[in-house]
Amino acid sequence: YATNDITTNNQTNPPTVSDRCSRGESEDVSGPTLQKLITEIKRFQVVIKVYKIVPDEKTEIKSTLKDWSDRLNLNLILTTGGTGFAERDVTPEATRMVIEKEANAMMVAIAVASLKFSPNAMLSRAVCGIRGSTLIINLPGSVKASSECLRVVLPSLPHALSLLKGEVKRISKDHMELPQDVSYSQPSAPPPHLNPHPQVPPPHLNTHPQVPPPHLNTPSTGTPTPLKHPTTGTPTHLNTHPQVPPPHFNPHNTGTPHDTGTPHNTGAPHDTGTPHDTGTPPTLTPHNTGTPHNTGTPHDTGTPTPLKHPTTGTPIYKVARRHRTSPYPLASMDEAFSSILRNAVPLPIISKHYSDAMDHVLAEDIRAKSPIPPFPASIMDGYAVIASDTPCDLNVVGSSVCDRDNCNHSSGVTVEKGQAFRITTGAPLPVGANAVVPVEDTLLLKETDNGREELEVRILKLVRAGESVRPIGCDIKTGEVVIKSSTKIGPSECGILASVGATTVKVHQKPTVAVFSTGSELASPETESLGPGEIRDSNRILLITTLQSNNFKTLDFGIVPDKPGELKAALLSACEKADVVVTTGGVSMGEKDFLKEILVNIGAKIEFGRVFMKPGKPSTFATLQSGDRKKCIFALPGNPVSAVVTCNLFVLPALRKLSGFLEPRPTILSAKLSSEVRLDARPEYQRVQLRWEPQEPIPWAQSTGRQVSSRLLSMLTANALLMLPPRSDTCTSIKRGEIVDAMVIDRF
Ligand SMILES: Nc1nc2c(c(=O)[nH]1)N[C@H]1C(S)=C(S)[C@@H](COP(=O)(O)OP(=O)(O)OC[C@H]3O[C@@H](n4cnc5c(N)ncnc54)[C@H](O)[C@@H]3O)O[C@H]1N2
Ligand code: MOO
Ligand SMILES: [Mg+2]
Repeated sequence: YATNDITTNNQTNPPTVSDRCSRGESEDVSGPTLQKLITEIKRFQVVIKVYKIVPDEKTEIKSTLKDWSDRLNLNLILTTGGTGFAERDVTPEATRMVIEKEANAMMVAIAVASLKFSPNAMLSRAVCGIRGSTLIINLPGSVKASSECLRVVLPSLPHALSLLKGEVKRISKDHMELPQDVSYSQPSAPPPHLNPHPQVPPPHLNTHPQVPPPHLNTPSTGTPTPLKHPTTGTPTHLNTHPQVPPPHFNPHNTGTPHDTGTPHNTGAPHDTGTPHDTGTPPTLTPHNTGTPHNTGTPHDTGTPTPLKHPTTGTPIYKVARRHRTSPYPLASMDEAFSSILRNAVPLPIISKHYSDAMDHVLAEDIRAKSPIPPFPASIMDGYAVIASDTPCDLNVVGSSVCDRDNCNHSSGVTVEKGQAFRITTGAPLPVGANAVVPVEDTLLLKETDNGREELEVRILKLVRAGESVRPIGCDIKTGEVVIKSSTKIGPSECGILASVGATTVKVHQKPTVAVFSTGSELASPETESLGPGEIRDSNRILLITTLQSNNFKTLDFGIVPDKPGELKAALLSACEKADVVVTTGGVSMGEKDFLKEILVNIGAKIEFGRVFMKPGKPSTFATLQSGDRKKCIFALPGNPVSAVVTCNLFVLPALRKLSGFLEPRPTILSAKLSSEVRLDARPEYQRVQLRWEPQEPIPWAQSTGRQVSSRLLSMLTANALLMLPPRSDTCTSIKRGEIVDAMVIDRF
């Protein structure tokens, strides 16, 4: 008997409650069947958020129901199993302990309908009730009975759940919501990245097309802003620190290979000692029903114990018993992004020479130790005079030029009434003078015979005291904070550091990123003719160059085949050598998709294993505690576009956060659609080129063509990702000329 919970988003999650299933002695079939059934309802969108097998223990069932209602704020929890007369059947009791209101009529409806199928329906003690805004429905344990019972209540669910979600949630439902972000403190507001009114242009802020436009964080006043995060006011798909301005592109990209001393390895195995088998295994393997397939067994991999599916505990080589529903909840973009930023903690502070500190984030305030200018300096080439003399004829008695070896400023000569000093721009004002007259406002009256010196000049203009003079400290005062801590060091900052003599500065260390491609089908890009089933590895160079062009150091870990032992060794080695590990491939539902299991096996914590987005649904983010450091591991999907899009969406912000950026989010701006786009069921990131027409403040977003995640050509010329909301009953496309959010991924 399985007690199996499902919830819906309409979020649905099924904890299957069963002793035998929870011990792995029998397989839960009812849970997955119910999930399939409920997600097939046409009238409303269901997202399975959580699924769990729970033993027949009252306390455990109770705490799961409480947690899922209170913390995850699910809309519906279905349980299957534990509703009968057997001694261990306690699901109804546990349910009664958590519900605040009974849903008697639902129980009656289920009982009446089930009795038509079997008199044994009398033996069900199932309970339906409400806790907070969560509906909990007990279903029997058998696949057949639980499916029949669920079918009875299905027609009432859309209305029931919308009532429980309340009026505002009803509005968001109309626009097909994301899985509810559990972190919202005001869950009733519209989900963060959806524009519930795509036909109404959101406010745009860019009035200077030639300048990268400002972030939507600073909405124009008085305009409705439907894209904002309900609690933080942050617009769009990504929601973090809205109070700080967004980062701009790093100017430090030299386009050259990274400076770690590790040569860029575009095809050959990396130098970590992990052998790479880039030879192609056959893609079509005849079934071997006697022994396990050789990709997952301990025999060929050196792995001491066979890797197991995280929730069922089934060894991964038992392909037939793999998950048929992903055990990983579908995180919303907001949840995924928050999780990344929560886990990416700025790296330790180090000292760097200022000439080496470009693109680092300062970890101290920089103060000026002395003033700039350090002396009263002329602003013009002309004559240092006493202002009260002018206009007049003056004797030229000396000169002050910008030359430390020939500086009359401290020569002891003083300018007196009737006298002037020749002076150049920036040179120290001689003692006695208090203004400068530009040479253009003078006439020469007398010179030496050889013409080398001026003896007398006529000052044609009246000047005031202080005119054309920079007093001491007028640019920078002694003790002034010239660069604040947390500033990213760019060329101007380097210049200021140099001018105040701050040649050693405290900065956050920058993360090093290890990158490898996984896949036994992958061949080096150098391969002239591909073997059967082989393809060239495009993802590795794609990711490495994306990271490098954002000024992050990379370590190339090569191609690793879909062999658990090799994948594990590569992951461990990469985690040891780098702060962040980025892999591609092997994260979906295929029989060679081992990455998630291996991450669990090496002790990493999977923070999320799927995201409600397109492309990039199987994107996985894990953390591994390594000494006092937490390593971030991004196991990105294998489809090349999915890999690079998720690198921009997830990896780069994480790297910026690790580097100490106060604002690690990407830059988002408004753009006008050049042609109509059809919306997908998932929030989608379509590749576009933004271009500004003369006199038009908002750029046009031109699609790069067919948007499938295998077609890397869709990334060509793309400088932004359109952030499209998911399809809803009322909105299936966005028309040409309408305004949508676009995330900048390249310079214009
Ligand atoms: N039953 C399901 N199948 C798939 C699902 C799903 O939810 N259920 N998700 C699909 C989505 S969405 C994506 S994205 C892909 C992700 O797959 P994996 O991350 O497991 O990646 P692979 O299976 O290893 O490869 C997918 C695809 O990409 C090619 N690839 C992989 N690495 C590279 C590389 N370095 N260079 C070039 N091309 C690469 C690989 O050959 C495959 O064609 O899963 C869907 N399936
Ligand atoms: O999400 Mo996958 O990345 O659609 O191709
Ligand atoms: Mg796969």
